Amino acid sequence: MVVPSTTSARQETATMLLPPPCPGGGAIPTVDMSAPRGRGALSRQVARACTEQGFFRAVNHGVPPAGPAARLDAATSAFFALAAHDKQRAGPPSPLGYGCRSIGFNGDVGELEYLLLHANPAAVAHRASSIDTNDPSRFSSVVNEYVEAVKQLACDILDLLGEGLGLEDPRLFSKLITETDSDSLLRINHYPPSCTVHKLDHDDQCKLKGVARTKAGSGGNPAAGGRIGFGEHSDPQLLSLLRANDVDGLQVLLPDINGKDTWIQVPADSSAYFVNVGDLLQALTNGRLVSVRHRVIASACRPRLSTIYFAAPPLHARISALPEMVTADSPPRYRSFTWAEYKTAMYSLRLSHSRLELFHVDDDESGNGSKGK
Ligand SMILES: C=C1C[C@]23C[C@@]1(O)CC[C@H]2[C@@]12CC[C@H](O)[C@@](C)(C(=O)O1)[C@H]2[C@@H]3C(=O)O
Ligand SMILES: O=C(O)CCC(=O)C(=O)O
Ligand SMILES: [Fe+2]
Repeated sequence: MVVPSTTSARQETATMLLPPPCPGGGAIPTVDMSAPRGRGALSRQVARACTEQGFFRAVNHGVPPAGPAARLDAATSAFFALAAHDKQRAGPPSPLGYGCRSIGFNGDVGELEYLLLHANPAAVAHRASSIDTNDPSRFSSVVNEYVEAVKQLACDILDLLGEGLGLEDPRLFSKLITETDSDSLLRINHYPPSCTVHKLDHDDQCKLKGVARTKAGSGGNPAAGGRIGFGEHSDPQLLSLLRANDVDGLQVLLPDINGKDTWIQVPADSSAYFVNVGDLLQALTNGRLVSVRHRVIASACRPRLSTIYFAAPPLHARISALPEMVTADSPPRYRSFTWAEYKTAMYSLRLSHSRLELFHVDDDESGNGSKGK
């Protein structure tokens, strides 16, 4: 799994502090997956990053940039370059398929278009016929090849996490995503450039007039005046692996040195994977890991292309705090639920909703009111 590093010298440090992009900005850990200090140190580093930030940058991860990743980027870029009516054949999103601006079913919008695919080969083959009408089987094989590579990386990371947390069965997390009926997704987001001339093209492409902007003057926030590409949210699944081109835009909400939550800009790194803890890992670890809130501000003059693999269990998988995460001082925080139940709740809610709170044992009766709506 280890390939020669194509990254810059600064990435070779095990943990790196990014220059603060805004006053009080925090730190994004970088994890060198080639384990220069051995597997034990690597597993502790992964567990620490997932516990403290719920987010890290994985470098030397073993997914070669020139292979499946480059082929997927070429295939999806070709799709996004099609005329609007050709792309609409793969939409509207159900939630799977092609979507433009509209996210989910509850009124969320962003300055993007996307493809959302179920990551299993049969589902990919079914969708491919409306995405690449000339050569659907080529599109399917490009997606499947990428999914295999990124799924292997997700399993490696989940196993390291299981080891770093000292789980009785360190492979428990990865087993959830290798089940044949796992519900993992692949999402490809395309954010058009924000320069006026391109922006007009995009309005025409989407045939929609809604505009998503942040309010100006939002307290020195780096989003001030920027366009919301993808609004604030946590990912609902176990773990998300994001790879993007060299265009900035991703931001994560992390505590600064005074403990105050601050939006941190994540500098683009097309050779890295950005790894997010999702809601299900937060629930399984009884809140020891925290699903990180993140968003995309799309204000670059070049298009941003990002591909995210959402590692999920099968629909019937039951999610309850692992016994080793429950102690007298730390009783179960969330009631047990299946992934299917969680998905039903999530699709009835807005993107920014703190949906795991609905399953909080103390909130069982009342829900979480208007929190996050
Ligand atoms: C508004 C929504 C879109 C979303 C489903 C939801 O109701 C709330 C969660 C959203 C999210 C965020 C992460 C992923 O991009 C996604 C595919 C997911 O699993 O949850 C999206 C959903 C979506 O776009 O369908
Ligand atoms: O497109 C990106 O860079 C991130 C999008 C995202 O967070 C998501 O699709 O869940
Ligand atoms: Fe996300």
